[in-house]
Amino acid sequence: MIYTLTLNPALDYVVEVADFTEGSINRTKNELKYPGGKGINVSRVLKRLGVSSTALGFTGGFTGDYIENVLKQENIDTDFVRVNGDTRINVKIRGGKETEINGASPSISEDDIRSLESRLALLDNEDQLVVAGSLPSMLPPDTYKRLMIRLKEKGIRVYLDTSGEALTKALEASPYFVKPNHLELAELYDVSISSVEEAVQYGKKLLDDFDISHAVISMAGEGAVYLHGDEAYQAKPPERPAVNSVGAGDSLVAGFIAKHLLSNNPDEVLAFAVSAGSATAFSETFCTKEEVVQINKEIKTAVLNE
Ligand SMILES: Nc1ncnc2c1ncn2[C@@H]1O[C@H](COP(=O)(O)OP(=O)(O)O)[C@@H](O)[C@H]1O
Ligand SMILES: O=P(O)(O)OC[C@H]1O[C@](O)(COP(=O)(O)O)[C@@H](O)[C@@H]1O
Repeated sequence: MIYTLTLNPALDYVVEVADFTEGSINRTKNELKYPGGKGINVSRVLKRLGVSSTALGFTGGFTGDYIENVLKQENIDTDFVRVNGDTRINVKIRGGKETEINGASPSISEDDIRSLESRLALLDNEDQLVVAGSLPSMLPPDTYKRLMIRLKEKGIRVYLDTSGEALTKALEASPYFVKPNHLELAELYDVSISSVEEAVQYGKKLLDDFDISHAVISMAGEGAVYLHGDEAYQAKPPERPAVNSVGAGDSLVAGFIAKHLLSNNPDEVLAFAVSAGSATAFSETFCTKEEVVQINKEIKTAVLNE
């Protein structure tokens, strides 16, 4: 079974404003609300791609109820730990440029953590876990690392997608797969990454430094590169105006997992992952399977090995 872990979920509230003006009253042209948080997004896109998963993490209050209800309607299993406060609301403003205001997590108690640990203790070596998104600010930055070490001891594959200090620490637990975007990878090594060659160079370093099997470095409209052992692959999506970048990275992770379950062909796996990311970037909300399959036909791939 695949599990996703979202310690800091959100109700994503996307507002479209014709001409967003700071410091004045703006009226919305269009509004969308949906469950958010990276692991939850991965569960939702996996479902669209025909793969079942169970969503784990912390939810609370009316916003937590909303998330659980939508997942239930979509036939996604959940086993969240209920916390006292309200799950945060993340505001995404589409008005010319995209602006995001991500909220803070409700308080997480020691008991909440223990409840989460006992749910994770039920996983066995047949299971795979996607650990994704930010950590609630009151939790120590090595929280993912601590959880991952125990999971790894049981032979559970961990797919990791987080950023900042949580990423730096979690890498020390050697996940099976990691997906930083090129900016997160650059931050990790305190360098600047603007080309595919640089992404490959630091992506390979990431595999070596942290003993990781698979890494995908996503590069927004440029697609992504995939590093596995000594091999490097690139996939580039068709050029089209992006409508929505929220959840594109999560869709890429879901696409990678869905194809990796079925295929050992790295070229094919990366192409499908990038198709899922780009299908979301090209649509109002999340990609559908039909859109992913269609874009997959237009993806350009290359093997970058010497
Ligand atoms: N402007 C875009 N055009 C086409 N595809 C995009 C665009 N932005 C994102 N994507 C797709 O989504 C994937 C993840 O996007 P990226 O911005 O790199 O990740 P994240 O959302 O994690 O920051 C990319 O690899 C690509 O497939
Ligand atoms: O946990 P964080 O880093 O605050 O991110 C949460 C936000 O990221 C998202 O999961 C989208 O992530 P991506 O755009 O990276 O795919 C939103 O749904 C959510 O609001």
